[in-house]
Amino acid sequence: MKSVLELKNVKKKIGRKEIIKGISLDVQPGEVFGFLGPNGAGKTTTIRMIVGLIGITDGDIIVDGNSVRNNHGEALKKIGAIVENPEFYKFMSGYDNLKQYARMYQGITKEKIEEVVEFVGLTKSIHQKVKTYSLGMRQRLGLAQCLLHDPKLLILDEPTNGLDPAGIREIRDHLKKLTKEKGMAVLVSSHLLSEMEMMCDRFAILQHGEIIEVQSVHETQTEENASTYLLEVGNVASIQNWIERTEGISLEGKLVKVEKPKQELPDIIKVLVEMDVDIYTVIPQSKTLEERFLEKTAAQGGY
Ligand SMILES: Nc1ncnc2c1ncn2[C@@H]1O[C@H](COP(=O)(O)OP(=O)(O)OP(=O)(O)O)[C@@H](O)[C@H]1O
Repeated sequence: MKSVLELKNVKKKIGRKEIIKGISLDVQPGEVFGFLGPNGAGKTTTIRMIVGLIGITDGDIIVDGNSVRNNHGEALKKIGAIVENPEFYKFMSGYDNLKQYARMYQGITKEKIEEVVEFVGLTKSIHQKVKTYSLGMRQRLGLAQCLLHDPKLLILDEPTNGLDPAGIREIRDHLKKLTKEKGMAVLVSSHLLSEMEMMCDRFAILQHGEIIEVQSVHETQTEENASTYLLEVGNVASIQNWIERTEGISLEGKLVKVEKPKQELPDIIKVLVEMDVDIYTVIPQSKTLEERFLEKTAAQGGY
């Protein structure tokens, strides 16, 4: 499939400091891709390069086949973005704000405006002045605004900042609809792993201007990654000694906890059977994304 967004060894120097040190990645249609990293990791700087707010020092960014370096105008037409807080005319209605914005593009019809307003759930309040809107409503208006020109790529920098759990869920549902139903590609940034896990299909972990790992949220949750198993057995008391003697085996309540790679599990089960222990269930414990993430970043010198 043709990528909607491609970063090819992108670098950014500001003064003498190399802030982005060669980032490469691709985002596919229908995918929510996340940038995860602590403050200062380089998320905003990378996003600002993608949307053309700052120049690219080296490498290139391709949006739907258009180079941001060489064909900036075409590349930008394919992007809808909320990078800084969207600015609105507070004394105008939401609708008039959208109409105003639509003038910057060609061919945005009244119907299109109504369609995006309905999509973000603002139909009832779209004719009220923006100054009466809550933060969540402004966020929705911002989203409506960047969908007006039917972008192939939607970019949201820290979209959940300041939102309550219901607002966060709303954003997540919108992103799902846009990607899975309309085939749009979405790039979101956040410093919260839990949000990445909820919103994204894949995410890149950024640290000190580099990608240290790209993870698929689905993969990290499969049983294949399990290295801890809980065994429900018949008579725990009879194997107490064996549990104490054996490395990687412990008790968790009445369950036997086995912390070993999957390929060693059959041998453990054989030993138990030979000791005449009844095994009722084997429960794989997938490592949570959080655990995998902490392992990864610790290996890289801490998050
Ligand atoms: N104009 C600039 N001049 C000098 N340094 C800059 C400039 N812009 C960004 N930086 C530095 O680049 C690094 C990356 O900043 P960036 O804002 O991209 O991080 P971030 O991951 O988006 O973090 P945050 O969530 O805080 O925005 C930081 O160390 C920052 O101090």
